[in-house]
Amino acid sequence: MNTVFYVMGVSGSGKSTVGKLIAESLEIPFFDGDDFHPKENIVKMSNGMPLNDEDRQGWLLNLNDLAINQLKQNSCVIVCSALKEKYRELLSATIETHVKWIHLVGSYHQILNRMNKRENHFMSSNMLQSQFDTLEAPQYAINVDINLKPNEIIKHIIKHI
Ligand SMILES: Nc1ncnc2c1ncn2[C@@H]1O[C@H](COP(=O)(O)OP(=O)(O)O)[C@@H](O)[C@H]1O
Ligand SMILES: O=C(O)[C@H](O)[C@@H](O)[C@H](O)[C@H](O)COP(=O)(O)O
Repeated sequence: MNTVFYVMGVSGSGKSTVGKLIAESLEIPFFDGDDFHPKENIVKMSNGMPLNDEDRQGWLLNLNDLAINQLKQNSCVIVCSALKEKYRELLSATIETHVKWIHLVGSYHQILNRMNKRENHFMSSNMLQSQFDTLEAPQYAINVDINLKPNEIIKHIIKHI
């Protein structure tokens, strides 16, 4: 059965890094949700302002469309923060049985440290607290400890999907 693997978590938790490796390992397409934000969202985040529900709505609907279209052909990996339950409902609308959630879990300090080392990224670490404040941990997900090395994370995920 074709599956959409949504790799979720707060900014800087390792979604892009891990998502690409899962896609490589399963030999399926990879999509970075950040590439689908409208320009206004990127400008807003670049100016240090967190997105609200309204800002995220159209973006989440577009990712849901992407997932639906991809599923017609293949499985795929889509990276998206997917912080709230209602966002995950939008992302999985009409394809619920084809969706698997992979949640990258780490502490504020660990992620802050990684974000401060990351260069050339529009998302400043000042917004990390709002990402944690917004996060509603999913009930059904493969939870991954981001303290593991990327190759260990992939092994854990492959074992559990
Ligand atoms: N498991 C890991 N161990 C060590 N560093 C990591 C790990 N996963 C990601 N990183 C690093 O942490 C930073 C944030 O990762 P990134 O994939 O950009 O996160 P996100 O896409 O969630 O914002 C990057 O500099 C990345 O190289
Ligand atoms: O819902 C949100 O608030 C955004 O999606 C936000 O999470 C942002 O797009 C990324 O987190 C920034 O990019 P990184 O996740 O790569 O830091």
